[in-house]
Amino acid sequence: MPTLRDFQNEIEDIHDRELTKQRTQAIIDMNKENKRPPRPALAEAKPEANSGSSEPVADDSDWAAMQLEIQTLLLSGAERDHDRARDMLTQLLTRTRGECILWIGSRPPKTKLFTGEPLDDLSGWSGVSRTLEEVEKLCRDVTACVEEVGGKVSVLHKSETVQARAALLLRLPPPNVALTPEVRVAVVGNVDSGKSTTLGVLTRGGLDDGRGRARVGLFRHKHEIETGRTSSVGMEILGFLPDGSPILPKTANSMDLDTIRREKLGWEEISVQAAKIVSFIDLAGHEKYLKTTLYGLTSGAPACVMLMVGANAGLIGMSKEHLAISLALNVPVVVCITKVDMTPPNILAETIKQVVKVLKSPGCRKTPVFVKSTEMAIELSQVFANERLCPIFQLSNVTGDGLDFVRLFLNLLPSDEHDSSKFMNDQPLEYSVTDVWSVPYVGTVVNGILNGGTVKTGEQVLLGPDSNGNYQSTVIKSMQRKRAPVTSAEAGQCVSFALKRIRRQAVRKGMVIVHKTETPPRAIRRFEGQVLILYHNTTLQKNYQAMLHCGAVRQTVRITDMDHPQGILRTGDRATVKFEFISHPEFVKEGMKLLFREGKTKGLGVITRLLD
Ligand SMILES: Nc1nc2c(ncn2[C@@H]2O[C@H](COP(=O)(O)OP(=O)(O)OP(=O)(O)O)[C@@H](O)[C@H]2O)c(=O)[nH]1
Repeated sequence: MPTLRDFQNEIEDIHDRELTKQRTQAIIDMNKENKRPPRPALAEAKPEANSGSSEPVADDSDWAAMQLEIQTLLLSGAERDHDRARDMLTQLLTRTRGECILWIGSRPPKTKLFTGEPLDDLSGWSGVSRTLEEVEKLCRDVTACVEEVGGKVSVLHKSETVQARAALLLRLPPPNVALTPEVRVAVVGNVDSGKSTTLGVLTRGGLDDGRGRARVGLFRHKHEIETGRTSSVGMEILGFLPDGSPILPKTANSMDLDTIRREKLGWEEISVQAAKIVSFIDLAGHEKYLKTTLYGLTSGAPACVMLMVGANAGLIGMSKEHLAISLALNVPVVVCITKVDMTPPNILAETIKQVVKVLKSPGCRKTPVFVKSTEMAIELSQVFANERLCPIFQLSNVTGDGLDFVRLFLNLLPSDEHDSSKFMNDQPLEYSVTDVWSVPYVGTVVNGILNGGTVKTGEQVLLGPDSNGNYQSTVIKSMQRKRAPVTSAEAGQCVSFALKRIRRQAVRKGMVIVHKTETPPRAIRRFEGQVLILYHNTTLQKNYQAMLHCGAVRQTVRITDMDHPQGILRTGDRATVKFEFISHPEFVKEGMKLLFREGKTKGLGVITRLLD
């Protein structure tokens, strides 16, 4: 029987095929109009970073060689070589959009590092072995070179044991807020697993008292403060400076509740200083709010999911459901075991055993890696998503144990905004609305994600489809990114728009904004999808209704037909199914991933054909 993994691979194939088809079409259209596809953002944004170097930018295979050459040049000590090394470092930074990790000396094999094997024998080490003096000289010289071009260097890790080696974080401050890299992290887990508390501690500094002090100020509703239970999708941001340090309020260590509430750092303040922003989507743990949590997971396009597990409670209740959904959506998962301070060692050991067992089970097929050193946190942050590794952090929000590794890991997580398999810069504008408000003196404001294309303030756009499948014309009056004003945005970014002459009631989550064209996009009521039933306790037939999540679209659908011989679907069955939106047509496309749910029933799939 084909596994979930095989089905996910199939979905990815369909998704990639559709993307390639759409991209080819966009290039053909651009050629027809004699337009060139847009250049990558950094090349436009940082001309100064590229100046002084006439070398073409190296491709991935040259990466390690380039790092080694920089070191050789710097060790030679000649002034000409220093200039050349600086130019190469600038190239490295340009290629990596202003942020990269430079390894000095030889590196232990990842397999040994991740399995915690002793590193004392040198078999399997890569790179060139250096003396401690050489490592120190290189750290100084690289810092000098990067500072000459306006960047900052921070020493992430330095070790003299076995082999002298160091890892440096090289970062250029972004030229403006519109280009600050952002990493979206969805935080899930059971009620009371410590989601809001961990976010409070990470973003506000200071520690928790074990009675909910750190989560003060994170709640959005009165009933949340009273019950201590998150019910909505909360957003928090953590900014990192070019030197790698987190941006925290001055009162980070205050013990006074009122001061913590009052002295919260504004998002705008964080975004203008930050060289990197990690935005957390704080999702509710209670079963009652699963629909909201699912919406946050599908519409927020997170780069990874942080699954919180209370060490005292283990993987219970909704946490298993959250893990299953994250895996089904193919989002990389990081596990944080909280409350290690208050958990007796035998219970902690049981929780660890259970987490490892679940992660290794055939349904997950992940390799758990316990993060126990800075070197592991650095290496994992770069590779965990592609290698089916699941980093596990053990932390306490009360004593602060393990939090440094989490911060370091988050600081280094690569942004997926420029991942062309997810977002398409070379495509026409496609922005999906995930939130809508009415702001006094501003009007209707929407928040959402640019799935494709670029957009500027003042541009004429279409918003829709409405309940009749029509699109209405509007203008983007102003734009904000993490509450800081910007004038343009590109694919992969999460931004908010103030819309001209649009009533709040006319906007629905899941609508899209596209550039004005003669023929507006189609509004779809019926479509066909390939699905896999992940769970159903009996059988699923024609006319079955469930809540469908597809990007920012969330609506009840009805199954109108299926190609299964018996006309019924059971757990583990795969079929081509025809769906119909119950209340109004939506903007959906071939290749989009879908998830439907009703009670415990869950199905996963991909849209293969639009039927209207
Ligand atoms: N001792 C100890 N207590 C903690 C730790 N982390 C969180 N807590 C406490 O656990 C309780 C629940 O934490 P929350 O952050 O509200 O849990 P949650 O997962 O956000 O819960 P929901 O919002 O309902 O989904 C609070 O009283 C915290 O003070 C920890 O590391 N150690």
